[in-house]
Amino acid sequence: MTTTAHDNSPKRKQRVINCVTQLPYKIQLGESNDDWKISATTGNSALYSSLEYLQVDSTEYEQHVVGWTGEITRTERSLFTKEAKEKPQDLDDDPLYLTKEQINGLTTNLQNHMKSEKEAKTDTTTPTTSAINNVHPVWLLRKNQSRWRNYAEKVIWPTFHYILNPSNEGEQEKNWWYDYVKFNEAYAQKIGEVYQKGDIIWIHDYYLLLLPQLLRMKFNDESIIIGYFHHAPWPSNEYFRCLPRRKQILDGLVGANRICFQNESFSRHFVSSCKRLLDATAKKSKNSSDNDQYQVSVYGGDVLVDSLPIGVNTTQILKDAFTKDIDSKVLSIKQAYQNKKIIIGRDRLDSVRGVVQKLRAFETFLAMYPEWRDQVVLIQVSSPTANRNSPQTIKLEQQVNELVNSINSEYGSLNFSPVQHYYMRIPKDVYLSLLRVADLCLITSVRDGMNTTALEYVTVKSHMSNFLCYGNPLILSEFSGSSNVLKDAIVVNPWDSVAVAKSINMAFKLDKEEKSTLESKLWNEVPTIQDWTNKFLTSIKELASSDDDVERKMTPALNRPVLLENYKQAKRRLFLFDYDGTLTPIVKDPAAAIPSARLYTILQKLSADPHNQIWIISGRDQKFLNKWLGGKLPQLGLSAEHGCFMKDVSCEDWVNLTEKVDMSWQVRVNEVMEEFTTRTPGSFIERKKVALTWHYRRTVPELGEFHAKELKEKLLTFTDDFDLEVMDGKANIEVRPRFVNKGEIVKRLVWHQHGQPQDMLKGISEKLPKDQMPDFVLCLGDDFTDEDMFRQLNTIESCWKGKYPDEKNQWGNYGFYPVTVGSASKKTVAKAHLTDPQQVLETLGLLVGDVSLFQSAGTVDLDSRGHVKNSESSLKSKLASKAYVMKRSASYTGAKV
Ligand SMILES: O=P(O)(O)OC[C@H]1O[C@H](O[C@H]2O[C@H](CO)[C@@H](O)[C@H](O)[C@H]2O)[C@H](O)[C@@H](O)[C@@H]1O
Ligand SMILES: [Mg+2]
Repeated sequence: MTTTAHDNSPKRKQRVINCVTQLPYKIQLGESNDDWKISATTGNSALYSSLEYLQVDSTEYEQHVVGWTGEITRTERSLFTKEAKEKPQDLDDDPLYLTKEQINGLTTNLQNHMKSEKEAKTDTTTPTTSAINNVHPVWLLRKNQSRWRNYAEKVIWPTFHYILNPSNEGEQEKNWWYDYVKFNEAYAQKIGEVYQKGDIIWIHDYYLLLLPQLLRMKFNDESIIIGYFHHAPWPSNEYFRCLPRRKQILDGLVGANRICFQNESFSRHFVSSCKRLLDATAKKSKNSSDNDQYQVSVYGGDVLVDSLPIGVNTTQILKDAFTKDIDSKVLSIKQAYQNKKIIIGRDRLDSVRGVVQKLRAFETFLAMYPEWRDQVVLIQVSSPTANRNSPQTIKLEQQVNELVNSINSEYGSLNFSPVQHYYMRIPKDVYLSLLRVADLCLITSVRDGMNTTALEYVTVKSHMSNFLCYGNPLILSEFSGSSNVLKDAIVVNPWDSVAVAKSINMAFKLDKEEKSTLESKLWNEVPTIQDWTNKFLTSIKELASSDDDVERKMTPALNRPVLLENYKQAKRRLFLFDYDGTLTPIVKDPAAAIPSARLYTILQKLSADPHNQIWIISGRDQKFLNKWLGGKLPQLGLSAEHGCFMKDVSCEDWVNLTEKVDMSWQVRVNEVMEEFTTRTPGSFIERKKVALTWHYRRTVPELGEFHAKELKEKLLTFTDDFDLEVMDGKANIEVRPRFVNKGEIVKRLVWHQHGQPQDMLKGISEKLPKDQMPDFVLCLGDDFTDEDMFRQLNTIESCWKGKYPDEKNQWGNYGFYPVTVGSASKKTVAKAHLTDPQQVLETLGLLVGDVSLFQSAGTVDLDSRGHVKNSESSLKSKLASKAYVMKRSASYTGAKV
């Protein structure tokens, strides 16, 4: 623990919750589910070394790692049990029913694993501090465990690597998406168990794109700091926008305070996606590393977007690569290829790593430079991907094999094959030996975020090797993220075989001095993992502290599962909907903002339920509301011009609540508005029966805003004479009598016997028994004028607390949901927010059963198998699990069930 100079009491370390797709362990179950094996996984070496650094070496941070367990497999031995022999197990069919005790046991084992690793690495003279209790596995035990990968690997990953799949079957994509949402929900739930105020939450990569927003929904804590790092490439908007769920994905991500990419072009693409798809605006500047950074304003909140290339643990690599054991491995490889130049390549065998391009370039090289034939060997190690059995991978594998055979038969002999292809995962020591022995490393990926092999190669070559391969060159694809970092590598276009072939020839001809110059430049360009980790966390901390003095009140996202449950239980439901910007998106021309077919369907379904009363409370006039809503759905109640007029549910007549008001102000206000209309091209006046609205959405924005301010000031001078209200709307200035407002309508509708006709000219009675009034009120609005509705609901709620203290529902309230439509940071008295009209329709769709809870992310509690807690499927799964456990234990003891 650290202490300050003046204060001897131990200072609390900054806690970091690191959320990764998968814990760095592989879990295998043995003959019984209490017999397990935990081993380290391979892959993701850069990220895992950052976790290790925070775990072992960082004195400043206390790290907690949240991650999925990955697919839990059976050990080979367990597949030969009596049971397994009787009914051979397909791993996909393994139901993985683990009891609570087994899950707890495994969790403790994972904790201990991390602990013993840490103890092994820590200098024993330094006492260890707190108990290590910092691995928090996300359990998603289910048959077909690869289900959790489908959406990320089959939809997101290809798009992010510029691979467009043919549009897939809707039903399948929907199921994959729901699993993806659940995967993110499961993380949000786990973080809920771990999070303490003041923690930094750091989320990694494309499996967790929805998590930032989910966490905002979950924690009603404005100080929560969320950083997201995107390890993969981010494609141009032209590709990104092909994703059917593009908007949900961006909505999910912009819940973070900082979104960081591997390089500037990825962050630029991301910002342009936000601009195009979310109507965001962005201000560009430079960050402390002199990279472009953007302050992206979206839904009224701000997100910092920038880039910081990941690094590798250079110290550890050098330590591991120069051991006696590796010396002897290097020697034997050298002996096997005596007097030959060695090119090495190590890639995952997927379509973007460019193995095919590499082989074609090598073939061209041998064809173009006959003097090198018999003198050069390409050792290519291709590691299988998780999708090894997919048709695309099988096809790629065939293509690679054919190319290897054709090169070897064309340029090889009985005792020498110029391409040595190994389709396998190799252990770390073999990998390091290859890096050391190489005369050249060839990386021809056609797309990647950051190629750590390139960084590791340069690291190994920076050290004086025993075998004179110090500073040997690197050929690097310009499409690899690492080419932005290793600017002094020999950069090539992998699609141009001739150019790559020429570069290979040129690389072999470099003399010692040239190599040494190259090396000294490249070595300085390799980012270290320690630096990357510290820089990311420091800038997140700065972000948190820079906001300290700003008033930051965040409104949580609407908890939709609770809303749904409350809706189902309620008997007297009242819906109070604003129209523009709430049920329909804001558009340039007011006449064009008409209801969508989807909105009609939802309103139709909602109003068909006799327990529901639906009111549209709008600034629009009667004509518009009649034409587009009342005429088609007479069962709706309507209120026009911010409460000036009302039409009861299932009734045709309107009541004018301003009948007795002096309207002479309209002439004066109209005159002033006309003057401003002449001065402001593009502006116009919307003349309603009572209210007058001056619109400036279609003007030059700066001029419109400037004149709107001036107009407002001028109009305010009339307000005392006429008792008017001047309202600042969305690109409009509206004027109406002060005594009517949307809040007054809400008051009348809530203090009313549910389902009975309204007598609109009669006053309000506050003496009604509670069980005659609504027990569920969902009030939605986007604008300043809707705040009157929310305020009124809050007032009624406090009044009911005094009046009916014992008549609260199971959530400890009266079922009131005042919800603003806009960002979490918008100033409002509403209790929750939904981002835009699309989310509004999704939420209403959920209530009428048109939309699944998993259509978009929304803080659902899940059990350890990914079912909604206490749902029918969760209970079924529990029963099946019990029966399975009994059967298994009986089969061990030989008893019959
Ligand atoms: O209370 P609301 O139902 O939200 O109505 C408020 C005003 O909405 C309309 O104007 C706004 O929406 C237009 C269409 O999207 C947009 O072009 C305009 O810039 C916005 O101000 C409507 O024209 C007004 O009469 C309403 O009072
Ligand atoms: Mg509105």
